[in-house]
Amino acid sequence: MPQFCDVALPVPLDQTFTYGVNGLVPVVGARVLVPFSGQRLMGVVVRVHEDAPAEEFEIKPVQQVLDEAALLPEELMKLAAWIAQYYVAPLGEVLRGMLPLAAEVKRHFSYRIAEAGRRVLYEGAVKGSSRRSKLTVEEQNREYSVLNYLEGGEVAKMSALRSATGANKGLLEGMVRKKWLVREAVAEERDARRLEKVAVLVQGLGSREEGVGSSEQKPVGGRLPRLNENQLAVMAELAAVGGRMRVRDLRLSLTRAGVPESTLGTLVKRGLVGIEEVAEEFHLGGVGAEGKKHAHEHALNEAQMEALGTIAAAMEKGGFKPHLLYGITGSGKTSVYFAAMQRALDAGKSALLLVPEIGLTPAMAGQMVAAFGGEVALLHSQLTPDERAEQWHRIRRGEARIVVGTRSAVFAPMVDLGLIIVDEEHDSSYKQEETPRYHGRDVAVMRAKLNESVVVLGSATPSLESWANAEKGRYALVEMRARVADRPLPLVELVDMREEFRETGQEQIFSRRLMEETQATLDRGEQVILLLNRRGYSSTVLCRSCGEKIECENCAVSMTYHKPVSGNDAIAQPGQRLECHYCGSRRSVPKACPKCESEHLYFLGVGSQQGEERLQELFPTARIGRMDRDTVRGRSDMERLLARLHGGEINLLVGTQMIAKGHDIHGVTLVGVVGADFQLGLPDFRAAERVFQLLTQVSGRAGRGDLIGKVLVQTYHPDHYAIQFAAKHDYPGFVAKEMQYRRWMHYPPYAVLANVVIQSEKLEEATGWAGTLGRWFQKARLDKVRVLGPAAAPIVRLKRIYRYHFVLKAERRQTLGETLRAMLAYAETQGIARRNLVVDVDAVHLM
Ligand SMILES: Nc1ncnc2c1ncn2[C@@H]1O[C@H](COP(=O)(O)OP(=O)(O)OP(=O)(O)O)[C@@H](O)[C@H]1O
Ligand SMILES: [Zn+2]
Repeated sequence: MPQFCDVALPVPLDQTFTYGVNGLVPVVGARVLVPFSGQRLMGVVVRVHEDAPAEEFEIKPVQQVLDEAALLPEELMKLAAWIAQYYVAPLGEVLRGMLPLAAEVKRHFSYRIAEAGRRVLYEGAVKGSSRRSKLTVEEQNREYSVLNYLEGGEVAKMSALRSATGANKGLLEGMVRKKWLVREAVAEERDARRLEKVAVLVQGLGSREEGVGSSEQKPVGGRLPRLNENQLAVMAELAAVGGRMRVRDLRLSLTRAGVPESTLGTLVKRGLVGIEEVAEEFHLGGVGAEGKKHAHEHALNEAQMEALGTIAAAMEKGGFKPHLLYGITGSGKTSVYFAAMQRALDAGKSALLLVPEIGLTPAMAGQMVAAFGGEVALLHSQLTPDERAEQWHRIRRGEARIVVGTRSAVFAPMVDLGLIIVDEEHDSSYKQEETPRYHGRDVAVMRAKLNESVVVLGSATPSLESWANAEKGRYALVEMRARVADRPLPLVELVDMREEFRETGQEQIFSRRLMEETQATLDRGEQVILLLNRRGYSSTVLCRSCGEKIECENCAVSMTYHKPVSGNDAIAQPGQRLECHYCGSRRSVPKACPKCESEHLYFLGVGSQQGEERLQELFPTARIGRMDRDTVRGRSDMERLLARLHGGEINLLVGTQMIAKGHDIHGVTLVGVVGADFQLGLPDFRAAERVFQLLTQVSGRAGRGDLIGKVLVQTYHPDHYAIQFAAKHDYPGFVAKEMQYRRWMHYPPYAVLANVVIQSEKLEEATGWAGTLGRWFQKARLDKVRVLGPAAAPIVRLKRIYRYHFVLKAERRQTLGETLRAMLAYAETQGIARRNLVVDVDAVHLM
């Protein structure tokens, strides 16, 4: 009988840990609770064996086995091992991300009285005391309270039991051993349509949304009573998003701003804020777009049929087969996804669809639910741990055979997986920016490989990595080069902002050309979308006297100015703030420069909030909406905004890159792009690719209905190839040029790359360690790996942590992996803790 098991624990150490099985003998893939440096941790068993560890380690026993059978199927265990190897990440941390079941361990211990317990209770009541017990009188009394509490026979959660009786866990476990109690793991069945609480500003405060302030409890006189600073902050927060916000989101942002939780309660008591309960759900049928057909209701056109044919043939044939579906914007990729997923279901298999962010494209999930009904499970970041666990089990039991989810849904425990689709495969949100730093798209491909199934990566602007794989023949290329129903792509016109300045003599946000076209489009009763890819009012506050920028206390970045919500004098102060878009910290707007005390502060860089304000002045009759992180906090905000767009209630939408994401609004005929090219100046080898993608995607929002669209791109770099090719809708032209640059510079896809960040709260530590590793890299004389650095990271201080980095480039992945591991081993000998080293393989952002 095996004596030991190796357990992967969620700690930043690249190893597993051996425990004694203590007669419990868990299976590989089961969760166990084990002692680890004074704590109790949940881990996953990766090996069961009889090899006693060589050295004189004290082998501790497993405390508890949580699963009888393997919770993770072998396929996912293999995938985890691959991720740990490929991304140089601790296996335990990979597995933790795969198993969204932490909630179960903490919450789901419940107790029920057993027959023996009932007897004891009865005897105790008759005789007054129990026989032979090692327990103190007090403890015995506690036991009786527990039995009393449970006497009715219902199951009680441990937490409830403890607070009602004062019993601790040890006492309860003792009672289980005596068979007085039964411990159960109860998963509560929940209504899939959960109610969620929404905070509503009661008084009509002149906010942009209608329907606010309809409640009965208006404070008298219509003037706000005196409120303290915290209360004002809550009111401002609510007003800033149009007067309604999910309580969950509100709490989050208040905590970030340092406002105590009780403040909201006080405002509710005073009748200034109301709480409503609304059903949280996707509006089935794609956000109020009445009369519009669902993607699965169209008869596929020729190009779609051909694409489906290729994918379906691969599914029929069986085996691993990756595809790159390059279909231009509006070519109808969604309908192909549906049809292919239907084929998978028909063949008795399940299908997984990954999307960048469900909240930003609710129509996609809504349409999936409309098409596949109860077969669908949705996995996304807004689920609570309990809900996530519940969905996980539904999928694992084979009840949900269609799964739609964001990045981590790639680990969904699908039964008989037949097809994985990665929509918008180029989207950078597929890369996880914390350990394990995996790329959801690449993991999807690997998973399909392990499963011998079909995978489809879809995009109008495929990543260079995927394109290179298609060129090499590793992925089958499936193309859809025309829009559905012979709709033309929009005409793109560049507006040279340098010339605009020469001619008008002043720096304007919107060019004359853009204003003219916007007016004409609105006059024709059509809709306009304007991309202004920064949120807030001004992105920088600069002192004109000393040149100092106001930076975040925690991060080496300028703070963004957010203006108070207009028409709302009473709460003007808290709404006005400087905010760090990296760590979320806020401060009031200083009257004078913090450094030289000059009062000449200058607000630079136009954000979407300012854009909206200017548009309101320029087009006073336009019905303007704004879409950015400040107005869209959750899915319901997005749905509401999209519904107003579809319904024509909004005819001019300004927003950040959120507006470029897959929306299908037929009335939009003009798209304006303002300042999207500032990114070209960033120190990032993917800058051109990003600008090209953004321009192409946002242009793709124009002319999706019956009328042809037009795009105006304001730029200071009209000759840059990313802009030129985007204007011509020439993706192949762009990639050809960009590939050359990547080849010359030894960047992906012509090399594999890793970013290594050395981080510490102490500057001397960060620089010292960077030097230590730099010397090691030099001495190691790696001839197959190029090492750039050490250098200060582009953002040298982030959330109070100093950051230095190296960029490693290698021709072969194996060489890169070996070098990284050797570096980690050396770092350990130098006393550099693993948590101070971030290893980011295939880094997407080098910031
Ligand atoms: N065969 C068809 N005939 C007519 N309309 C179709 C057909 N297939 C899809 N459509 C419609 O065409 C529009 C665009 O489709 P879809 O949103 O799938 O495009 P897409 O390829 O995903 O574009 P993007 O990359 O811009 O998101 C939708 O309104 C869809 O309902
Ligand atoms: Zn910050």
